[in-house]
Amino acid sequence: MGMELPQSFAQRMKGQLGPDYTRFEEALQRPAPTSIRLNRKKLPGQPNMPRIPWTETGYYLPERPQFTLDPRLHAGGYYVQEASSMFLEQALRQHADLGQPLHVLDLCGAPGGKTTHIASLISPDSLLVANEVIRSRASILAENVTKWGSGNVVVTNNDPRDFGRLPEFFDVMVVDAPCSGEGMFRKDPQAMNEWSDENVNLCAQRQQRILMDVWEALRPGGLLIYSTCTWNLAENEQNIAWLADQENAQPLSLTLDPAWGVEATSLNGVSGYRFYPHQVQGEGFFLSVIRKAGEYEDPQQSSKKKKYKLTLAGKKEQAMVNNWLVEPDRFAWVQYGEVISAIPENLFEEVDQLYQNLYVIYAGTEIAEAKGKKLKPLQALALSQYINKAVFRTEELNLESALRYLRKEDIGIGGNSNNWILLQFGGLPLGWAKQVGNRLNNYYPKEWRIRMELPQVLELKGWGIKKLER
Ligand SMILES: C[S@@+](CC[C@H](N)C(=O)[O-])C[C@H]1O[C@@H](n2cnc3c(N)ncnc32)[C@H](O)[C@@H]1O
Repeated sequence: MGMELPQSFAQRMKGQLGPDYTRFEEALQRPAPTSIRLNRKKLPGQPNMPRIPWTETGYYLPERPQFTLDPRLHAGGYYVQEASSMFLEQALRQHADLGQPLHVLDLCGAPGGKTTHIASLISPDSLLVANEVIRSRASILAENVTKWGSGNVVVTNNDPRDFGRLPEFFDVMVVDAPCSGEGMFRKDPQAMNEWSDENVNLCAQRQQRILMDVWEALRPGGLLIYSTCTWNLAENEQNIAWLADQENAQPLSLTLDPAWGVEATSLNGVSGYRFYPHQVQGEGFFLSVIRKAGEYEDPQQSSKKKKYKLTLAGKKEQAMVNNWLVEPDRFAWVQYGEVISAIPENLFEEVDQLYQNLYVIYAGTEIAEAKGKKLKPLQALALSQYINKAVFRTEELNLESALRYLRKEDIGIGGNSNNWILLQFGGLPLGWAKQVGNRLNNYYPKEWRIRMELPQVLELKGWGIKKLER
């Protein structure tokens, strides 16, 4: 039996879609497609899967595998993401100068689908601030950012209004707002149970507040990309038309390939892009782009000597970890307590400013813990796109050993040394182990470990890895 849609939602959608409504309702009864977005820095090959047409790195899978049992996911090789939301790429490619060093804010970031996507599109000397207001969700965001391994992302845990402390700081802002979730009904029945006309209005008001709270932090001429996973007008083009009118912002439109099936809408000159399940292979989604009025002028540099919150690591410590990343000269090596991190050198001032004004929970790449003369390599280094593998002993694991390692079990790999070992699966680093005599200590982060039991038959579907029996 199919799902029973809330009556007033069905009524409104009939009005919105006209004769297409029947096809829409039928599509909602079908299973949602499964899709992933590849991390090209980690998995550069061409997979044999149909590509999602509005993004260069997204693919449809023929069925939903047990993702938890794929070490490549834990290694940050790809991200499981609904296809429509990858349309964000078009807004960035068509309206942002991606070759330039940009300051980008992803305001409602967790769990990190759009954050990791943006990180793959901007240049390495750009800065991405990935924020999430709910603490527990901010930790998941930091985990996914660490796995992606870009090194130029700062994860913050702030209320949108805190960004008022950074006037005109960002060139681009993505607000993927919390919404009534109409587009998620078929994937998440809970979204349908919580839906009501009243909740739509509350969401619309909250979205307006969020937009006003962060608007100050966008520089004149900067881009605001707004998205939701809902279809009603109140939470979508009405909000953006209201903002554009109030702030005299310029609405922008996107060029679409008609074959994509994306529906372009317009309200008071504001363009919106809607994704319906009967027209695209994806979930419900809406996106709109506006440009803040005015010309940007570089702020005058103050002649006063600056006081920094970040401290550089000592020369000795820097010398010890310097060759752990490729292109070490691109980074500033900072130390907080025992942890040494690498931050892109050109972003040092900006990252310091973020530390002064926001609650930063992760920045750059955590490289090592320094205890006296001893150095312990950290998980983020293993997953960094810039790790210099040549200076570490690496061991390739089979599927079963990789999954046991990710469960934080003891695994044997033979040999007898006293060294850090970088464990890999399919050439992708998973994390560290240390061999002490013939014992192997598993350093995989406890909070990240796989909790599910391993099934009798382990199998990796699709893209070229064979079935393995154990
Ligand atoms: C649609 S989800 C973001 C999904 C994410 N951008 C992605 O692509 O993976 C919206 C996020 O907004 C957060 N949120 C909830 N209330 C908020 C508020 N008042 N201000 C800002 N963010 C809020 C939620 O915790 C949630 O993580």
